[in-house]
Amino acid sequence: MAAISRFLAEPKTATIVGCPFSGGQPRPGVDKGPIHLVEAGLIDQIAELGWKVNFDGHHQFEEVDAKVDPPIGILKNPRLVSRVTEAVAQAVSSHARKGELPVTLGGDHSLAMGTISGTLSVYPETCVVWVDAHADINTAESTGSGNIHGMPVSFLLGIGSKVPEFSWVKPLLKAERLVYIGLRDVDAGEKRILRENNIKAFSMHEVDKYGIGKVVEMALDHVNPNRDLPIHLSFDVDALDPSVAPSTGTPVRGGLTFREGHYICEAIYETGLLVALDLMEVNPSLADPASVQQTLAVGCSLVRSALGETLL
Ligand SMILES: NC(=[NH2+])NCCC[C@H](N)C(=O)O
Ligand SMILES: [Mn+2]
Ligand SMILES: [Mn+2]
Repeated sequence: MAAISRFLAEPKTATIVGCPFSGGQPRPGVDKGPIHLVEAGLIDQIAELGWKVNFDGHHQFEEVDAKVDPPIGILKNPRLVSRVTEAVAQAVSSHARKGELPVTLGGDHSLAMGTISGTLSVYPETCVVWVDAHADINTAESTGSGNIHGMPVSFLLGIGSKVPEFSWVKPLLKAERLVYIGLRDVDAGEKRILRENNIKAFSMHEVDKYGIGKVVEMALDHVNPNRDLPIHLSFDVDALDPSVAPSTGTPVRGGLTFREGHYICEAIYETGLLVALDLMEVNPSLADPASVQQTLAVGCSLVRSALGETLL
């Protein structure tokens, strides 16, 4: 089923937004994700699938001096994360507005505050499929780590106490337009937030129980019952099992298989509704060289599947 997203302009154009950013978490190296994915051949591979490919980046984000960016509460690098994600929102928004498909390469998952804000500014009815081992929905009150990559979803939903630094994030995402797949490392406070806000989540337990085909169908039935709303797919590579994608900062065993991860991407492409894609948390500095190559190859193939590559 060859489906070009019905929201995109012809000729179908993908714009790679390279975001070499690691300020939402403590491990260096995740900022090298975009350049390594590009050097692994991603741009040519997308072009092979019949897309016109633009390249926006690698964004060189203005450094914020650590001395002028002290923690707010326990939130680390708040001004830096805010400034960078706001710039990403503008980049994604400008590409989406032209009918292009922004493919944002991270970098850590705090970037999704920017990418999803950008998508929502163009397509207010967008639903978000968040594929991750983690819920990334901590608030300023609930976070134990202070790492903002564990918090972007709460900012997008507008829950938790307001952090003035992030006042540019308009809480435009409604809880019923968000669905998770792959969760298996969710903090106690996050579980409460998911419950209190009635947020639909398919953990690995449901993937085991129903199989990935049924899970994706149920996930889309929830956020996109008539299959007519734009879809933003935010894929954290740590959703995959660490045996499949080892080079990432917060690996959690018991994850998606290679095929389960690709199936999600293929099924979302088939809807013809994809308007934005994130691939986050690839950290080429973690693990041995062979594992890094493997993770990069998997990252590229996930993007290809979301952009229309099929097995037959
Ligand atoms: N994008 C990620 N890999 N997030 C991991 C978050 C882990 C933990 N829940 C935290 O808030 O710190
Ligand atoms: Mn994660
Ligand atoms: Mn994440």
